[in-house]
Amino acid sequence: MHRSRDVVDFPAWSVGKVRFVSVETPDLRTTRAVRIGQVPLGQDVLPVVIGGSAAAAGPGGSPGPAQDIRWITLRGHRGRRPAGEAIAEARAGWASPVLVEPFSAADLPDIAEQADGVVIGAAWMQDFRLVRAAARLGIPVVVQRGPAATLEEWLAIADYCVAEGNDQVALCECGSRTPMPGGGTTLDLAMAREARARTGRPVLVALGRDAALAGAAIAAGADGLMLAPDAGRDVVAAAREAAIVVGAMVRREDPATVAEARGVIDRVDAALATLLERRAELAGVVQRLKPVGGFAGRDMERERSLVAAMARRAPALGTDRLAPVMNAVIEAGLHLAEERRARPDGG
Ligand SMILES: C=C(O[C@@H]1C=C(C(=O)O)C=C[C@H]1O)C(=O)O
Repeated sequence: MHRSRDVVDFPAWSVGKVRFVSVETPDLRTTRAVRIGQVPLGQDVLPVVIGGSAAAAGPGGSPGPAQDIRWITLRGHRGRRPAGEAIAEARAGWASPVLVEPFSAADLPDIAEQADGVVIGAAWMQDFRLVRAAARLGIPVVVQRGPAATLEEWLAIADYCVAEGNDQVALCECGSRTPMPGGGTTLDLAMAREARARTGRPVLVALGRDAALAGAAIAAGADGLMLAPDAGRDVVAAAREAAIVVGAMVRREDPATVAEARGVIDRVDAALATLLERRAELAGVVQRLKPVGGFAGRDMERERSLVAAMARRAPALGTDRLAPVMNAVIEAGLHLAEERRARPDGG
């Protein structure tokens, strides 16, 4: 159950009666989580990263910290290469799940035997016979939205799968018809969000070879980011980082075990580290610009007022608990600035 935390009344000591509105997304939980192999989609966990070339994996082809699932498309083979061969190649040295997009129904038996899920490619979305046959495999189905499909048309494809007795359906927004330079797409994040809210199914967002909108997709509530099968290591890493850092800001996770709670804490710490590093840099800029910088130019009134402002967003911690934390943060920044100033190259 959600705890209602998105709107918090200021305690009485606050200035005025302003309301603090959180950026957290209030509807994180999907009701129909789907499992691709061992990897859950749409549960109260970190959004998954799907795709990227084998080169983006860790040593020995193991899933590095970056990818959770690989996927391949058989579309380019146009039925000339046996599906089983292509899937076996994708699986070689890869322990994690593999999703496969068929070129045609002829690929389906091999997919059923060797893959962890089947992708209905955007271009094939309204091939109802392929959709039905894919759903009948009994493995999870990822339904990509066709570039001109409306929300209703897209969701109808999920219903076709259910009608074939397969409820393990995830949706994937792939963008509309205008391609973007660099391989990105004109993503309809509003549609992705609505699809998720309406169906309770996990929704992935396809980014191609450009992770620029990864954070936006996560903020819109995506359960996973789907990259081009050949997306490089940097794109995979950028998608993973957005999932962690933006996810920590906007996802209201509700962990049930020590391991889950520690996982969420690790992601919040990743976001904190990113912000602390940026803060230290900015504090360093102020030291260089002030007439008297460093510890000698310390401004306790400014420090008190920034702690008070922070306490409005951290009412449970409050001023008294935040003050020593921020004192340590500020002093770390001042030490760094003084150390850099002392170096012959000025840092
Ligand atoms: C950055 C400044 O210098 C010092 C460091 C501060 C900080 O890290 O926020 C705040 C006040 C000063 O003691 C500043 O004056 O704004």
